[in-house]
Amino acid sequence: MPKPLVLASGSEIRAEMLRRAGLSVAVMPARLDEDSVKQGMLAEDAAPRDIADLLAEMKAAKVAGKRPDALVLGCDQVLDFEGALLSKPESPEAAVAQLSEMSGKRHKLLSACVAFDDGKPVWRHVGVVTLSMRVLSPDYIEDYVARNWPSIRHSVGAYKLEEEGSRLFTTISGDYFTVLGLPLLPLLNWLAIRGEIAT
Ligand SMILES: Nc1nc2c(ncn2[C@@H]2O[C@H](COP(=O)(O)OP(=O)(O)OP(=O)(O)O)[C@@H](O)[C@H]2O)c(=O)[nH]1
Repeated sequence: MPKPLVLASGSEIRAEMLRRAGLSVAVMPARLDEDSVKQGMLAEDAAPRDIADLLAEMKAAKVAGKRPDALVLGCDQVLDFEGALLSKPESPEAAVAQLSEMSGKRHKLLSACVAFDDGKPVWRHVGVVTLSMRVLSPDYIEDYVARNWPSIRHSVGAYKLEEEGSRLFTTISGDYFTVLGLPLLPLLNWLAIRGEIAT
């Protein structure tokens, strides 16, 4: 009998990706002080992949305690730009500065997902995508952010690929869903192998 699925994330697009795949999922965001965990791991020179993985596991663990009956998914996405870990810009000005820095260069998005069952981690995956941003004019960056801030403020890269953000890139090497924040295909593969979803 398939177990109920709980997404321990406040990310609307993550829930939407799962629901559009036909999965019934309950949302229970994990309240976590992500910044202090990130700072602590950066102080120990942790790799971006390990930071995303740990945060995803912590979020899943936090909610798994409340839903021992369910499969609980914790997620986290980090942006690796030339070795630096960038976070969600806190203001339109910060978004303009971040996009100006990334213009004409490549960066990576790492989307981690960890699944808990019976109170312990049973599956994990970190999807990695490399995005090549075109050279953007300062005027366009200002205009892009001014028009899209209410939406892009929730994205680690200050863009949404499924919206006007697609215009920022020349190439993307990796999986579309991973850019949006979830390694959806590896997750669906695992759920199918476990018999949690029909195939
Ligand atoms: N819609 C959309 N969201 C994006 C895109 N790129 C990154 N994101 C979002 O950027 C956010 C990255 O921050 P996280 O800390 O992983 O997640 P969160 O939104 O804070 O939610 P929690 O899982 O509750 O921490 C996620 O919500 C991603 O879905 C994109 O191209 N489109």
